[in-house]
Amino acid sequence: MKASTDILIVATKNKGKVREFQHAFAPLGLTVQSMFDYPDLPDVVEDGATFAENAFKKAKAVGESLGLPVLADDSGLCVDALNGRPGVYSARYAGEDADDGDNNLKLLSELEGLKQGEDTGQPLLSTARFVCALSLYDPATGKELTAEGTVEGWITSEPSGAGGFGYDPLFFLPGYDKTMAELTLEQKQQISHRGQALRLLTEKLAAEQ
Ligand SMILES: O=P(O)(O)OP(=O)(O)OP(=O)(O)OC[C@H]1O[C@@H](n2cnc3c(O)ncnc32)[C@H](O)[C@@H]1O
Ligand SMILES: [Mg+2]
Repeated sequence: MKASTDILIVATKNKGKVREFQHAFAPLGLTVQSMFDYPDLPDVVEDGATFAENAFKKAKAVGESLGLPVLADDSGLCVDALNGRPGVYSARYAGEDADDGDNNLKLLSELEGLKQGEDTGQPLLSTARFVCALSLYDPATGKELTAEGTVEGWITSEPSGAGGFGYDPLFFLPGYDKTMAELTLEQKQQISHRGQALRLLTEKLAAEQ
């Protein structure tokens, strides 16, 4: 399976993801298009039980609509103190129209609740991981390639950093002494769930050639 020669279509409406995919694929000479370039396509209902199911749903629906190979990303944050929530509900954690700020506030309020009113004075609230599932679907062959990546960290009660998107300001990486939002695009790609999934997918694609 081969993506089209110089354009890669990614089935996402998330500007933060688009930025990261553009950064990752530019060195390969690929221009990334997203759902902002195809505004008339219907939304895909993300009702799968897993990140991989949702990624496949997005890639297949958009790939079949366009008749071209499509990459999709379904990702989210799994917090141990919340038994893995928000997980596949990460984008709509604080409600259907929630933005990143709403979701971050909701996360902090849920973790505050778990402290049962007792302030421990600890800025790190729970271990957590970001998960990213990628699906590359080719409607011409019906073949799918998948890859998943994860990165471990802690939720901090002190948001920091203006980079990245989503929950990045609350995701602290002890090894770097920084939140994900304090990393450059380059550094985030080296360690993130998305960067890892992308490297795995690229290896799988190369093995198919
Ligand atoms: O479905 P698309 O259109 O791709 O865009 P989305 O924002 O709805 O994306 P998801 O359904 O995959 O939901 C993932 C949510 O998890 C969060 N998330 C995913 N990757 C992240 C990252 O690298 N850094 C911070 N938060 C991330 C972010 O808030 C997203 O809204
Ligand atoms: Mg989504």
